[in-house]
Amino acid sequence: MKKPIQDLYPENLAHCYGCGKNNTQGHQLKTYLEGEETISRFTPDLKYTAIPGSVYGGLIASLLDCHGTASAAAFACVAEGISLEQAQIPVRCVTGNLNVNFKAMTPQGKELVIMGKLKHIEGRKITVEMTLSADNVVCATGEILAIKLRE
Ligand SMILES: CCCCCCCCCCCC(=O)SCCNC(=O)CCNC(=O)[C@H](O)C(C)(C)COP(=O)(O)OP(=O)(O)OC[C@H]1O[C@@H](n2cnc3c(N)ncnc32)[C@H](O)[C@@H]1OP(=O)(O)O
Repeated sequence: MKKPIQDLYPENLAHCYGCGKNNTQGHQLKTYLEGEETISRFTPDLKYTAIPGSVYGGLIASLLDCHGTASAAAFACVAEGISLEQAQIPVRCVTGNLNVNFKAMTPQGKELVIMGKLKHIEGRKITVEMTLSADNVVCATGEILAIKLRE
């Protein structure tokens, strides 16, 4: 079965609050490469409430952040001919810049679907465009500039 990108990170770089598999108190977001796009799914706990019934924007930014860095790692691997069908990838990205547009209230109690598309790669800089949707309605869009860590 295909592994999520986050499960391919080196063990010492897998503690991120948003997506590290080694952070038992974190969100443990999981992102998959499907064709030319990336996808994560996440259902927020009720404690992440903004206005009752809607999801806190900070959580939405966090989901886009970790979806973005995972997508950047996946797109960098594809560009460099590195297989994702292995135990570990030698690529890890951190966020340089993250821009979030909140388009509509994000409803509580729904599975959120986050999608990512590669915009461009320039050296170690990878730009990814993202959407976050609930019930097929785009509630937020985002763009991340992820920087590939030096080896
Ligand atoms: C051990 C770690 C565990 C890492 C564990 C992984 C956890 C990931 C968690 C998920 C996401 C997060 O929340 S990450 C946490 C939030 N982000 C951070 O803390 C990152 C803080 N920033 C940094 O550590 C550093 O600035 C880096 C690593 C991003 C870049 O430093 P560097 O490796 O020395 O590279 P540097 O030469 O400065 O930059 C490379 C190119 O990127 C551009 N660049 C660099 N930063 C930016 C920026 N903020 N905005 C625009 N552009 C930027 C430069 O102009 C340059 O362009 P050019 O001259 O080549 O054109």
